[in-house]
Amino acid sequence: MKITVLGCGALGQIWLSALDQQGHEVQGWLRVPQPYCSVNVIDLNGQVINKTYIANDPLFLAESELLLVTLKAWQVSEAVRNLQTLLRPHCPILLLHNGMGTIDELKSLTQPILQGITTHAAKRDGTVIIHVANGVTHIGPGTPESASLSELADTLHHALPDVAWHNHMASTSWQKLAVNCVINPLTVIYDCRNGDLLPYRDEISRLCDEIATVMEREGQHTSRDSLMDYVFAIIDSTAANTSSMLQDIRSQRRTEIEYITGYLLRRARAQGIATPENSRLYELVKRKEQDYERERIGAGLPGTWN
Ligand SMILES: NC(=O)C1=CN([C@@H]2O[C@H](COP(=O)(O)OP(=O)(O)OC[C@H]3O[C@@H](n4cnc5c(N)ncnc54)[C@H](OP(=O)(O)O)[C@@H]3O)[C@@H](O)[C@H]2O)C=CC1
Ligand SMILES: CC(C)(CO)C(=O)C(=O)O
Repeated sequence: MKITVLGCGALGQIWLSALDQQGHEVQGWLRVPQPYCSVNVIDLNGQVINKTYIANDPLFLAESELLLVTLKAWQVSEAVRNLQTLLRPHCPILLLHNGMGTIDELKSLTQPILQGITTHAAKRDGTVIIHVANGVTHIGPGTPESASLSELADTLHHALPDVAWHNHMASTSWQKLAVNCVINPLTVIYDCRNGDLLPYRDEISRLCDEIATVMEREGQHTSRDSLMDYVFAIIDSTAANTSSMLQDIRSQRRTEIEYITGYLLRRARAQGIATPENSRLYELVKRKEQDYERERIGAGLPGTWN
């Protein structure tokens, strides 16, 4: 298959090299256009992969049979919209990111959109991307036109297993959102690894109570207790992780809070549900972001996202 990977960061590089090794024709798409992109990955076996792929070639893009989007949630809609007219009208677009809400922003697109979430873990270390942990990538239709594209899961599974197809992604997406609403902001507030959240059981219970209420109203069958079991299982299995939100805060980058807790709060507001605990965490994370943004501008540096 001919595949363009939009966003050549941690996940993007893992996918570029995996798809290439499986015999697919790939290109990367960079924010600042360049003719080539470098992939430097240390895979799960400790093998070093150094490769160069073509990048930002509009002809390749026009012939692509898949646009795989591995951007942060807040980067997605503008970047995809910019490429929309260069893509074939039926080229599937697979959005692979944490958080929810990007599909709503891309409703006007003619191309079929798929959504995906992953439990693979990859991190940047200087100029190298380390594939830290194997995982499962769950994909499914984001728009009705993509409901028939389940064979994509097989293609992707052969490149970077496991990939699972879901006819209905809502349940998987909401479960993941719930986990991110709890673990990500709490690790920022307490400046700790995921595993260090164990003592905050009461706070986690209050968060899960609100999240379960919103999820129930959104048609998801769940409860505070089942969400808590799931959150604590993830805290346990990712105990040594620094959450992606804490990594962003420590590097003074924009976080994905608007698409994680922000999405939950928007749905809660639409349903008339009060979410004081989640709102408090949202405000605390936003304040941290704004503080360092103000510092940057005060120091005469350009803002990172305004
Ligand atoms: N890494 C991981 O282990 C996991 C990540 N995720 C999720 O996957 C998503 C991607 O994460 P990750 O790969 O870590 O993120 P990265 O920040 O490593 O990758 C994003 C890349 O996209 C580039 N980019 C930004 N804007 C554009 C644009 N307009 N056009 C082209 N490229 C652009 C960035 O470049 P630049 O820096 O130059 O702007 C960066 O290289 C996130 O939602 C994350 O939460 C989920 C599970 C695991
Ligand atoms: C599941 C979790 C919390 C793992 O660290 C994650 O998805 C993240 O850090 O964004």
